Order: sequence, then structure tokens, then C-alpha cells
Amino acid sequence: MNTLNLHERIEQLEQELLALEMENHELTQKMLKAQFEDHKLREIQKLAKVGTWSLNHLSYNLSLSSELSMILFGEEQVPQSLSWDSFLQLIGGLAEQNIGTTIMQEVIIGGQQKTFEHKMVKPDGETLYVKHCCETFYNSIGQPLNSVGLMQDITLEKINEIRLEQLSITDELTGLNNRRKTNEVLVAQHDLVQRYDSDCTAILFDLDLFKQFNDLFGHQTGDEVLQTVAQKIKDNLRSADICGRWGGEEFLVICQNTPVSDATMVAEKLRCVIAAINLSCKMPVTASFGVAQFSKGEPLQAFLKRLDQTLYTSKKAGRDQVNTSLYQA
Ligand SMILES: Nc1nc2c(ncn2[C@@H]2O[C@H](COP(=O)(O)OP(=O)(O)OP(=O)(O)O)[C@@H](O)[C@H]2O)c(=O)[nH]1
Repeated sequence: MNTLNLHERIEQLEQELLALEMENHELTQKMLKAQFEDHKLREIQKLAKVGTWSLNHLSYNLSLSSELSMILFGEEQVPQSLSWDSFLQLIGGLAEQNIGTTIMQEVIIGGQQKTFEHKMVKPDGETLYVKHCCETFYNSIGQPLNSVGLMQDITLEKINEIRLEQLSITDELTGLNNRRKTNEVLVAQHDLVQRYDSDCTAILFDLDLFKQFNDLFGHQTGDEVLQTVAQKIKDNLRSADICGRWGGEEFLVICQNTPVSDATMVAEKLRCVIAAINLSCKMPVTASFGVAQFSKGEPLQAFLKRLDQTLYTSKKAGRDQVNTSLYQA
């Protein structure tokens, strides 16, 4: 090779090197961009508390994204490998007939995309609420290839929602059900009786001469009397009985699956419990009761009127007593 050719060859190689360097630079830029995008995606997933899983239908191999592992296991407890069955077990948690497991199995078999919310119990015993979306993908001859799922941890939002829901149905002063919730239960029980002719009885009671507590000791003492009475009622009712604050110093107890004879005994017990309360203001507290059983064919408004009149009978007859009304069609 003469000097001229050698010179040309060097120039050619230099140009090729430059082109390679440019290509390399471009590739590095692309890689950095991809890494940045990947990092961004992970950060977004972390922020949104979202993770993914995928199940290969041929190997039955399950893989979880690191974000999902974090959501399910936290930093320290990520297992080396997780089988599909253990994953389902985890999703199903301790709850029987867990909707999460059921729907996931449906998607695995049926393939349709589904989005649903469910509750699960983490290995550390903590309750987790998740929004879950999963789908199965098929090859051209309809064989399932893989199923993928996206899970979002919505525990905080759910807990706030539950708290708000609880607040909206609770009487602030006494912690009992408020009138709205009590009325809801009343309507539902009335409907059940109309449909099944079941036994359900309501007890309405009103504290006697309650105005005196406010007048003699102040509103604050009046409030404390209402709270003490509410607590006593809670302590002395079955968990199936529903109790609510119906008005100022008026309470309503709904005893499901209870005929009027049994509910009258409940009312008598509550009357005694209230009369035995020892208030710090030393004034006795009593209540007057009306008891009535729902009847098939009786409209709710008519029933409430009958119940109210029965309570009024107790007031008129001297207070601190229980009166029962029997339905006459
Ligand atoms: N402290 C307090 N008082 C309340 C509350 N709601 C209603 N009241 C009071 O309860 C009193 C009810 O008075 P009345 O309707 O005259 O009845 P009563 O004094 O209990 O007399 P009888 O029902 O006839 O035995 C009123 O003074 C109301 O202001 C409350 O949340 N806190």
C-alpha cells in the first residue's frame, strides 16, 4: 500500500470511527432515556401504589413487579418465589369466599378483562384494600398465553371512605346510629315483614322530664345524661338489636326476629337499667316506653303513629313504664 492509499485508508477509518462514536452516543442517549423513563415509571407506580403480576400459562410461572412485592410483603418479607396457588391464597386471605380470588380465577379461565375492588389480609396480618384489574391474552388459535394483573393499594382511601360512611350514620353525641340510619333500618325491616311476615318489634322510649336536667344543671349535664343512657342501652342489648337516637331525648330500638312479648321484656329490662343509673347530679333518670310489633299489611307511617301513641300512653299514665300495642287490622 503506497503512502497515498494509506492516508486515504486512515481517513476512511477515522470517518468510520466517528460514525461509530456518534452511533454509540445516540445509543447511550437512548439507553439513558429508557432508564430515566423506567425510573419515572417506577416512581409513578410507587406514588400511585400500583404493582403488576403476570402468569405464564405454559410454565405456570408467576412474576410480581417489585412494586407489587412491596405492596404485598413490605421491604423485608418478599419470598424468593411465589406459586400461583400461594398467590391466590394470599389474595383470598382469611376471608371466606373472597371476591378477589373468585374473580381472578374467572379471568384465568374465561379471559375477559375485569376490574374489581377487594380486601385481603397481608402475611403480617394487616388489612389491605386493593383495586385490581386483570386480563388473559391468547395466541391465534385461542390458547391462553399469559394473564396479567394490575393492583393498586387503595387502603388509605378505603379507610377514609369507611370513616366518612361511619360518620354519616352516627349520632355525634351518643355514638348510636343517627336518625337517618335508624330510619333506613326501620324501612328495611318493615319491607322484610311485608315480604316474609317475620317477627320484628320496635321499642320507642323517651327520657322523662328531661328538660329539668338542662334547666337545673345546664345543657352540658343534659348531654352527659344522654351519653350515659346511650352507653347503658348499648351494654344491655344483643348485637343483633339496632339502636338509634330518634330525636333529642328519644331512642328507638329495633329487635329483629323478636315477637312483641320478648321485646316487651327487653323494654322492661332497659327501663330498669335506666332507672338504676346513678348520676353525679344525683337526680334520678327514668324513661317511658312504647313497644309495637310490625304487622304485615300495616303501612310504616301507621305503624310509627301506633308506636308513638303507645309511648304517649306510658307518659300519660305516670312515666317510667312500658306499654305495648297490639295491632288491630
Ligand atoms: N342537653 C341536651 N338536651 C336536649 C338535646 N336534645 C333535646 N334536648 C332537650 O330535651 C328536652 C325535652 O323536653 P320535653 O320535650 O319538654 O320533654 P321532657 O322534659 O323530657 O318531658 P316528658 O317527655 O313529658 O317526660 C328539651 O328541653 C330539649 O331542649 C340534646 O342533645 N342535649
